[in-house]
Amino acid sequence: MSQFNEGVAEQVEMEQADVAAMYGLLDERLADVRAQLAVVLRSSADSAGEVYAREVDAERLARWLRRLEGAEEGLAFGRIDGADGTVLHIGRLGLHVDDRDLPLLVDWRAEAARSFYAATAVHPMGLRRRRHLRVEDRAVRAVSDELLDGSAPGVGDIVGDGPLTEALEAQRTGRMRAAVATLQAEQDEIVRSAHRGVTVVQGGPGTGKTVVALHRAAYVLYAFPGAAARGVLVLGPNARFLDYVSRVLPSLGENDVVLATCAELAGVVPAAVESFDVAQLKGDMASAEALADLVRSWQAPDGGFVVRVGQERVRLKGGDIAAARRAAVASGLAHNPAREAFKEGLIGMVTDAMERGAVEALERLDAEITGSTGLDLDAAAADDLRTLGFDDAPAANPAEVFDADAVRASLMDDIDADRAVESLWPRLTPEMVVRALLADVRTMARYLPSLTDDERFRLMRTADGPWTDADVPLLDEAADLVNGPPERTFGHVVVDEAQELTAMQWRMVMRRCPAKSMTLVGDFAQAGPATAANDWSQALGPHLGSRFALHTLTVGYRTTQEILATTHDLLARIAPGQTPSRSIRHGEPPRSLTAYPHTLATTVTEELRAQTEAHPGELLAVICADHRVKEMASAGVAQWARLVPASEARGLEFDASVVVGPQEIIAARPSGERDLYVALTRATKRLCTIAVHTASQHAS
Ligand SMILES: Nc1ncnc2c1ncn2[C@@H]1O[C@H](COP(=O)(O)OP(=O)(O)OP(=O)(O)O)[C@@H](O)[C@H]1O
Repeated sequence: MSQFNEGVAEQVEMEQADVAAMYGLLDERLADVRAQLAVVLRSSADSAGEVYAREVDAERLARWLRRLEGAEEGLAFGRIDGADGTVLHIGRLGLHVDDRDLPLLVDWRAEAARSFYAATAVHPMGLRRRRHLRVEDRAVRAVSDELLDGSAPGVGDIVGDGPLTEALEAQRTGRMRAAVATLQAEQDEIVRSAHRGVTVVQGGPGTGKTVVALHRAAYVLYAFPGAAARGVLVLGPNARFLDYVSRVLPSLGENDVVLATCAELAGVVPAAVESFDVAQLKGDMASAEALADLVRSWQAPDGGFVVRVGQERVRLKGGDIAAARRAAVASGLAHNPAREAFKEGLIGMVTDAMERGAVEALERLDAEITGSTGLDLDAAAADDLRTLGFDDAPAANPAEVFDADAVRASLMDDIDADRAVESLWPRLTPEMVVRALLADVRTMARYLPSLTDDERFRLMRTADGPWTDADVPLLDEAADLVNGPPERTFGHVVVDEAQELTAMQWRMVMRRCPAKSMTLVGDFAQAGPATAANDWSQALGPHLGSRFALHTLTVGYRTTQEILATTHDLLARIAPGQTPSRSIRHGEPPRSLTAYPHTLATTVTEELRAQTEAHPGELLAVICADHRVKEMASAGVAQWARLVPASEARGLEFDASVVVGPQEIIAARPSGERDLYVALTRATKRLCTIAVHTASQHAS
């Protein structure tokens, strides 16, 4: 064994002793929490209060248990050695033997761990050395050091290939991995920023925006307990993407983050697709105004209010109805709860009117009978009230005779009274509102006056047709107008592929984050067809003004420089002025093949077979225009590769990709060139494009 290898083995062995102690402590903690949980679950609870307290306790312990279990893989991954000789190990969670000692392991999010990510040779932050550990199955497999104080490597310093290179060269699995051990300084600065408001992260494909977003979510949970208590939401563009990122947070020990698409948030299942220009029209802010105006039109338009009480019919004047409407609107409640306020107002007026009537009737009787003889006034008043429909009218004093509370309560439950309210202020459902707007051309003309006739015609839907993705935020808006804000809101919201959101979707997001603490990541050069904004100010301005901090990531970690270089012209067309990111990876130049429609399937499968043979075990993808998916599936592509429609490729990553029909991808959707840019930038190692020649190209 060479001296160098001996040095490595010795260091690995030393680290193994420390790491074994950490796992020993982790096991102790696990056993302890499991035992506590068992005790809580076995304990008896007699009252509802005790049952509740037991549930809260059990939930807290179960959460802690999941967190400990989540830290198992790669528990420790780093170590910092200070110039003063102090040593700290950095890992997925903090472990202390006892509070007086130095921690055995420091949580990567703790302030003490900051220099692990931020120190450089120029700014060593008091460090002599940064060490990375590769720990698998509880065993230390490798160590790798960076010396930060300018000193030459000495005994015990293992300077080798960086762990970042190792992480980037690892084969892809189809699921994103945490990058907690190798977060780069520009990424880490955003992840642990103290800024609690809205942080926007932009950058080209593969610059680590998703990495930053997910690690930021984990940091928020650790560092901002208020936001953590209210929950963290990660919003992604589709189920495929959410599946791709689903393992990252659990592997950071965070299991309580909600991952959702807009449709899931709104509880709607879209069952139809529609053209993108329609989706864009629906996504415009004008839809919000139209829905609000439409709902207002259902709030006491002209009409009378008459209710029968006993033998009597009580009619309210227009002025009274308007006053009840004003009060209900001023309550600031959503339509349905405000309807209750409106109804209470009307019924209060009816009751008052009846009370006044009763008093006047009694006074009139009193006056008529004054001076005459032999008549019992009390009995007369009681008779009078009886004719008004009140059977038990025992006393002569009208205030006592007329039980206003009872009358009010019985009117609130009265079906006829409710029907009369319904004609002025009907109960609504979100679906009714959206249908009413989009299924009738006259309603649209009235509430969407800024659209052309042609645009309104394209927006028309049948009253009972299935919902589409673009309907989701309209339904959510209507739910807010009709029933009030969503029950579930979050302390922090992370939005990935945020360039995809329409104005109406942004409103959905804002509604779910009252504190406006958010991390939004995206790239407008990759925007899909429903996006109307060109930059963050346009997208966020209507919702947040300029209250967001913008960061730009510049280094690409996915796509090789060779692949990126072939997209420069395309990028200049789709995002003029955007500086291309610079990749730290290098590889083979991309290859281009051509095929005719009838040879395409064979060309693709031959290419996949050749790649699989040359690079066994790698994750391959075939990305094609959506209309080619069926044909590719029939050709048996799934045997070798993931088959991905270009419309769903955003955010995904593969070792190699075969992009079929670049021109078809461009032609398929209004965002075609941006879709192609996305498709071309998914591979970490190799890209092959297969152009499909049309018959006319063939002839020429
Ligand atoms: N610091 C890092 N350490 C290890 N891997 C990293 C790091 N930063 C980024 N990566 C890797 O680079 C790849 C691209 O990262 P990510 O998906 O976050 O980029 P992105 O900017 O969101 O890309 P896109 O715009 O295409 O969605 C991923 O494999 C990710 O794990």
